[in-house]
Amino acid sequence: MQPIRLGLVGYGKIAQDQHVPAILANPAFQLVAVATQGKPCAGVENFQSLGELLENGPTVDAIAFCTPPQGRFALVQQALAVGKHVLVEKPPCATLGEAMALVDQVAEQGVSALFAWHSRYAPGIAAAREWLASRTLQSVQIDWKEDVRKWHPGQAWIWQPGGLGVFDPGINALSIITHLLALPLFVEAAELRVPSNCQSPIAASIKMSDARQLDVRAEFDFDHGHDELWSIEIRCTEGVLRLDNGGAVLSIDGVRQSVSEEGEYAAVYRHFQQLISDKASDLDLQPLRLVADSFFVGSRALVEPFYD
Ligand SMILES: NC(=O)C1=CN([C@@H]2O[C@H](COP(=O)(O)OP(=O)(O)OC[C@H]3O[C@@H](n4cnc5c(N)ncnc54)[C@H](O)[C@@H]3O)[C@@H](O)[C@H]2O)C=CC1
Ligand SMILES: O=C1O[C@@H]([C@H](O)CO)[C@H](O)[C@H]1O
Repeated sequence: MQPIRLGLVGYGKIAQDQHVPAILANPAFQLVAVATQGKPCAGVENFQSLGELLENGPTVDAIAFCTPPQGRFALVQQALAVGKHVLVEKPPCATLGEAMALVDQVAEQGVSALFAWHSRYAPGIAAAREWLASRTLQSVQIDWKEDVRKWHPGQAWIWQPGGLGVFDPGINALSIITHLLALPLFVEAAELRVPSNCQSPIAASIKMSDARQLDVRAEFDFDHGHDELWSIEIRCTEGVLRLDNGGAVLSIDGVRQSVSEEGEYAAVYRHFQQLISDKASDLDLQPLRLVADSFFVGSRALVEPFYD
């Protein structure tokens, strides 16, 4: 079986930390070219732009996009237009409209595409989803707090329009909860705390619900310090389910459960490989819709300026 010849656009932090190691560890893929505006990727041909890669580079079957959300829409469109399968980092685009247009273009092109909500592949998520399927949910508390200086050092884009600010990590929690719950969530209220020198929030409080009036609260914080808090607690009639460490740890009524040993990005690329094999796609817009709705209904509070 020939490996899937893979291009990658945007060789930045997550590409270096997660994507390239996961690609190199999966024999179904062969990384053959990178297009990036920063430091080059060793061991493959490097190009300054996707256009140059497509025009002058080695043949690729699929392309992974690890650029910032702003501008990513045009890049993915360019790849789809020439029939490439695409894996798109979260959030898929800077706007909901762009992401919806990509869904339509994927269908028109008949290629495989994945909006890679990486937190859905955390080790504890599948077991959590199975346990919850037969339970009666009462309330959900989400606490998603980390240090932007650790996870996005020097990344100005995250504070600019389309960069989402604290929703860039917060959307990971939303991707988990929308994967765990049976019914769609609605944003009832939100407070976005925006530094006076930024265009996107550094913290947010969100109140959500579903058609059965489930009480879902989320607290996001991007200035939390180095000991991350990435937890979701779901209270049910039958007991309490808790996900910690971004979904890597699952506890039920305080008892830690056995979970998958596969890492998030190994599972992401295994899923992408299966989609290509099945001539299928996985393009969920729900997490991005909740972010958009939080921006629609959210009150704004200006807070002290942020300096990296
Ligand atoms: N930083 C993190 O811990 C994580 C980030 N992500 C997501 O991955 C995406 C990228 O984030 P980071 O890697 O942190 O950002 P980054 O700023 O470190 O990397 C972005 C890369 O894209 C390149 N780039 C920008 N525009 C380009 C273009 N038109 N053509 C080619 N290359 C271009 C830049 O040169 C840079 O190397 C974001 O959507 C983020 O939400 C996902 C998981 C974790
Ligand atoms: O997707 C993302 O994950 C976090 C962090 O890398 C792990 O939670 C990062 O802030 C965000 O871009």
